[in-house]
Amino acid sequence: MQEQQDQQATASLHPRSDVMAMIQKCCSHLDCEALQATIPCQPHHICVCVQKQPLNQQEAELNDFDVVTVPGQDMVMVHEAKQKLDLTWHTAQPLVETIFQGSMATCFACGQRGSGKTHTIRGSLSIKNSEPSEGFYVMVTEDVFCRLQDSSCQKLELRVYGAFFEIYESKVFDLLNWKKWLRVLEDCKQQIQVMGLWEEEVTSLQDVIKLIETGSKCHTSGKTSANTHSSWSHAIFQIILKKRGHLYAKFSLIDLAGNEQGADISTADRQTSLEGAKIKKSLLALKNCIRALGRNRSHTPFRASKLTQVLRDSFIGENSCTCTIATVFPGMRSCKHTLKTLWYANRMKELVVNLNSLG
Ligand SMILES: Nc1ncnc2c1ncn2[C@@H]1O[C@H](COP(=O)(O)OP(=O)(O)OP(=O)(O)O)[C@@H](O)[C@H]1O
Repeated sequence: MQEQQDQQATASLHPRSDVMAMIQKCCSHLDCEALQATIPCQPHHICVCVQKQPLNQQEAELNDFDVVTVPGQDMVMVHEAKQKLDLTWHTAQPLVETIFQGSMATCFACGQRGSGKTHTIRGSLSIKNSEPSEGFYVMVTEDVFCRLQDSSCQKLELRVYGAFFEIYESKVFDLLNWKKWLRVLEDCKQQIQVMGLWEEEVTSLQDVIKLIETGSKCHTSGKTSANTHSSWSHAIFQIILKKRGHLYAKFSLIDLAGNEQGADISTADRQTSLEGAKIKKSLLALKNCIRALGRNRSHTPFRASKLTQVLRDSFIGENSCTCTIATVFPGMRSCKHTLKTLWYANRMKELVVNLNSLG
């Protein structure tokens, strides 16, 4: 007992006391059996042993500490400290708050094809699965319904709707209505209208999950010449708040098309190159609109692509907020595209730094 207290006191003074405390906690749950020279060894053709020495003086002077535990004769544990990054929770949550103040919130996942955009935004949800791994769809929806319980929100008498559509080859298709092709028009008040977009009222997380499952199936159906349709289109899920039938606020969650599409012109056929060029154009337009929003510019170049056109209301209004999640592969083969994704994300981030420096 005294020894444990001494260890805890030493750990609290140590620069990596957090890691030491985790190791101690882990070891306290282990069923350790003291090693004894008398325990007989099993005879084997090949025998490999591990020898662990105590921390030496030099290691102790460098404030190092013991990360190797031997719980028993046949096991060696090495406790490696890793940084856990939970970007999803911390990045999406503040945006939810803004929609209850009547603002538009938009969250994008961008990156190379297969780098985890859908995994991040959608997670692995299933209504049969009682604990779906949480992507943004689930987290944002949970937060919205939780916030709606507050008395301040109840007074607003808001109703929640879901819409799900994709943009493929500069055309809008309704994912909740059999991929119906929808026209995008600008009315006399310069409001952009996606004509006939299906908006379904939802009252629970399960309702939203059902919508997303329906829309996702529709999104991944259909193929282009070389790639699945979904990789080449932007998927947009919207949680819409309405007050007495009128739009109050919107949260758009966007799974962008892969940003490397059509990059290798030498191997792409004409159709692939054209599709790739359209995606490139829309991603460029998106970056320019977000930068204009961050700089409070009066002019936002939203007409430059269908993507930015349908998201026009996300780029106007003082309190509009956007959040971009860049997804990357760790492998060397993807280095070029990883750098491209990070450069793209950084170009958006730069404007925040500039604004702060203007103070
Ligand atoms: N962080 C992660 N942990 C575990 N698996 C992951 C992770 N990110 C991605 N994956 C897996 O990698 C595969 C590709 O991911 P995903 O479909 O999300 O990529 P994507 O960027 O949306 O691709 P596309 O551009 O083709 O739509 C999936 O099987 C997914 O489950």
